[in-house]
Amino acid sequence: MASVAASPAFSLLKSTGGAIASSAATRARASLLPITPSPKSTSPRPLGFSAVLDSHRFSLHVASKVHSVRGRGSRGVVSMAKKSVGDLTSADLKGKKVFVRADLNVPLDDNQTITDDTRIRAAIPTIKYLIENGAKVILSTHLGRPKGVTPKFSLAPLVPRLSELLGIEVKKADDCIGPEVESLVASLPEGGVLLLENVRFYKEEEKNDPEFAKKLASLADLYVNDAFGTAHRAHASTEGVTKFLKPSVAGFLLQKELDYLVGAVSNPKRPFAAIVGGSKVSSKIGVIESLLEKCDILLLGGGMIFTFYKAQGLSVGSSLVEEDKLELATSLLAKAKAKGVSLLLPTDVVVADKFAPDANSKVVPASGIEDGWMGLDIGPDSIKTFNEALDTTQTVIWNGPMGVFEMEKFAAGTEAVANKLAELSEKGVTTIIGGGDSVAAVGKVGVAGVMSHISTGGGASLELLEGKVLPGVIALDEAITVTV
Ligand SMILES: Nc1ncnc2c1ncn2[C@@H]1O[C@H](COP(=O)(O)OP(=O)(O)O)[C@@H](O)[C@H]1O
Ligand SMILES: O=C(OP(=O)(O)O)[C@H](O)COP(=O)(O)O
Repeated sequence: MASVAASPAFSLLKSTGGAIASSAATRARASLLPITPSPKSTSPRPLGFSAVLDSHRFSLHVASKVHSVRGRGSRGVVSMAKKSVGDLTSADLKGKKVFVRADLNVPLDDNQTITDDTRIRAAIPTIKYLIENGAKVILSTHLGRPKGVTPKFSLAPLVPRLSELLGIEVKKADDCIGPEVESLVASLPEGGVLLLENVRFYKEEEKNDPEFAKKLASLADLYVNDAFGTAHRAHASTEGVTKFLKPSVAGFLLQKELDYLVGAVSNPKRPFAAIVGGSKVSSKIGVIESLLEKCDILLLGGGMIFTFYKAQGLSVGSSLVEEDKLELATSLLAKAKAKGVSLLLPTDVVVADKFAPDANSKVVPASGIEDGWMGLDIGPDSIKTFNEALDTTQTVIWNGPMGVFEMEKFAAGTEAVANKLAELSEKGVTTIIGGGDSVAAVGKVGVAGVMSHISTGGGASLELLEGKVLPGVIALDEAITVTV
């Protein structure tokens, strides 16, 4: 294992810039997302000022350019917390029309059957809380990337599953604004749910058109954003509506995502390891740079490692390499060393003679990749060393597969990481799966249920891990601002 530095780091938190790496494709997601919304106090409270002070329910965390350094003591910063739906009591909610923006962008097959309902299940706690407190829920989401009204992107296939999970009959509107929607809202009973049609059927949604946002907002009395997967988009239903609806608060899912992806990562139980994989270093620069500020151990896998190998003078055959990122790779290695982060690159790899499931393959040391061969997975020695490093940790975050896990021959490294994290999670280690293909891998291995947190947002989680501000979060009402 090429250990750039052996001693753990204890770095200050600070914001990082970095490239955007938003994987836009809707991916298959793990089928067993653990949903554990924080239990809510039912005692009446003034809105807002509760969250930071009474617990860590929603204590820290907006992905702002500055994060809290609570407990780290070296730098005074501002900690912003957002109001949570849990701060709203039945006195606030009973009979009120609540516009809930969820991310129900689930994959559908050719028969319009939902193939993974993770995002629907993830939205349930917030909706249930609202209906149990007598609110009238106006539920909004996008599905896919339609250009105008497109029947195959209608939300009709979502209604039966939503109804089943909520235990009530969910009504659906054929539009998301206009007189017909208004009359359906008017007839909505307390505890009822009306699903608006795909909000992206209007181009004004993605343009964050203020008039369109105003029309959406006019349907309701207050706003809950629970659409973590879309929180990195400044759209009318995620950002624009907050200008017209007060209060505008975070739902339980959004809160949980922030608690883990910002809270647990910014203030981790140590040692804290980050595992970063995926195809290209260019898509993960921001994440690597940001995590280097926070973690003690950084494990790298996936296609990106070959750029690091080449930067160190190794032959990489026909492996994926980004020639224009060689200097960057060198500087990331130097940065890890300077910060005392133990950066581990795989010492052996599985190479193939073509990019195909039936390719010939063999295991070679990192220094032994011949011309005509490409590295498609990490090798068994690397798995062993990664496992030993992970055994020392208390917090682990994982983003990106270790190899081409979609092909069975090159899935062992990714599956080994998934299994190791499951084992650690069961021993009490905090395990966070940061969205995207790693979520699909965890689902494939069947260990999603034991992880501490599995993000429902690919692009959103990456942006958050890079330290970027999510427009859908920043627009929400603040609970309190603390200068430490
Ligand atoms: N050695 C490799 N060579 C080529 N592609 C790889 C390699 N290792 C992993 N990949 C591919 O990387 C893709 C995931 O990359 P990326 O989108 O960056 O990760 P994520 O979706 O987790 O953010 C997967 O489709 C996987 O097949
Ligand atoms: O699936 C989504 O993002 P993801 O694929 O990055 O997880 C979200 O629903 C956002 O969709 P978008 O990338 O079309 O804005």
